[in-house]
Amino acid sequence: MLSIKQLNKTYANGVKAINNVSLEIPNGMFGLLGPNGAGKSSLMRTIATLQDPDSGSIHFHGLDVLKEKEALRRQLGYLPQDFGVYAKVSAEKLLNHFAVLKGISSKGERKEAVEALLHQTNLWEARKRGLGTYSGGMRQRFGIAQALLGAPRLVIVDEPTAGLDPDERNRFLNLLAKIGEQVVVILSTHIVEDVTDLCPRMAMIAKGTVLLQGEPQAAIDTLKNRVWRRTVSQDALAEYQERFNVLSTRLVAGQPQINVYAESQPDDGFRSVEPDLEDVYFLQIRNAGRSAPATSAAAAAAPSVPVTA
Ligand SMILES: Nc1ncnc2c1ncn2[C@@H]1O[C@H](COP(=O)(O)OP(=O)(O)OP(=O)(O)O)[C@@H](O)[C@H]1O
Repeated sequence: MLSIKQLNKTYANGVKAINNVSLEIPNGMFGLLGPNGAGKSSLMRTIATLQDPDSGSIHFHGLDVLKEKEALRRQLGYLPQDFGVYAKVSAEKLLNHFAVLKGISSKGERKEAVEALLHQTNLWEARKRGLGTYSGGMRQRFGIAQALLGAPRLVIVDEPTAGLDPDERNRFLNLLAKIGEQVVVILSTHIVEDVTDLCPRMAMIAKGTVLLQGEPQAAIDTLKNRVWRRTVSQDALAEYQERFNVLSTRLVAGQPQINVYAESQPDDGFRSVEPDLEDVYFLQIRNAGRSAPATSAAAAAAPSVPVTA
């Protein structure tokens, strides 16, 4: 459906933000997961035809995106990372204005589309309020409403859940999930749960490079019986980090709990745990970091997870 081949982009300051990226993205939700600075926004902007790559190709349903930008834009809904609104204008008015810009010229058609989207995004009651009075979650729902104007076949949402409280995040993800299976939805995020909760397919990206792409569950399965957990004291944490391939550390009731990647039980204090996408993500990011000098023997010994098809 959306086919990206050997895409490259180096900015004038020498940063290679997109490094030979190839992705095959079918209909449905596709998660693009990576840390800050991974190149997600650069890739999203390039797909949205807002900037040109140095080389490579993008095709959408047979359309050559880089050559036929206008044609792609007519099928595109885009919610950028920083979505500014006019604080004093109401959601209803601004959405109507966006509908004009999208080319919905009939007044009746516009009214129908705007009302349907305000209902769909649960903003109907608040439609007369100035957007400056909206919460972060409401603003993001407004953002998705404008992205859905004109029934796009390709929807791109860039880090939409950052900063939302759990309720608003759920509401937003439910909304995305309902958009339908007949369109391509690319969700760019650094929040692993967004992808776990929502995406049947995904890619992980760091330093502009695709580390892994495929089905989340297939990637998780590669870590079966290889993730171990134990609680350690604050004093011992540094030593564990030195000795073992620590994927993640989280505090549980004030004590560090570590997840470690190992072929067999690292020591008696560890118990085996079911791996999840976060373990996959941390292992991938860690391995990607090893292109820089490794910080410990354990890190240097970390094997890479096979890339799923
Ligand atoms: N216009 C630009 N000029 C120069 N460097 C840029 C430009 N835009 C992004 N970069 C750099 O390119 C790299 C990738 O940035 P990008 O914003 O695409 O990543 P990201 O994964 O979206 O990260 P974030 O979540 O922090 O926005 C970063 O090192 C960033 O500093």
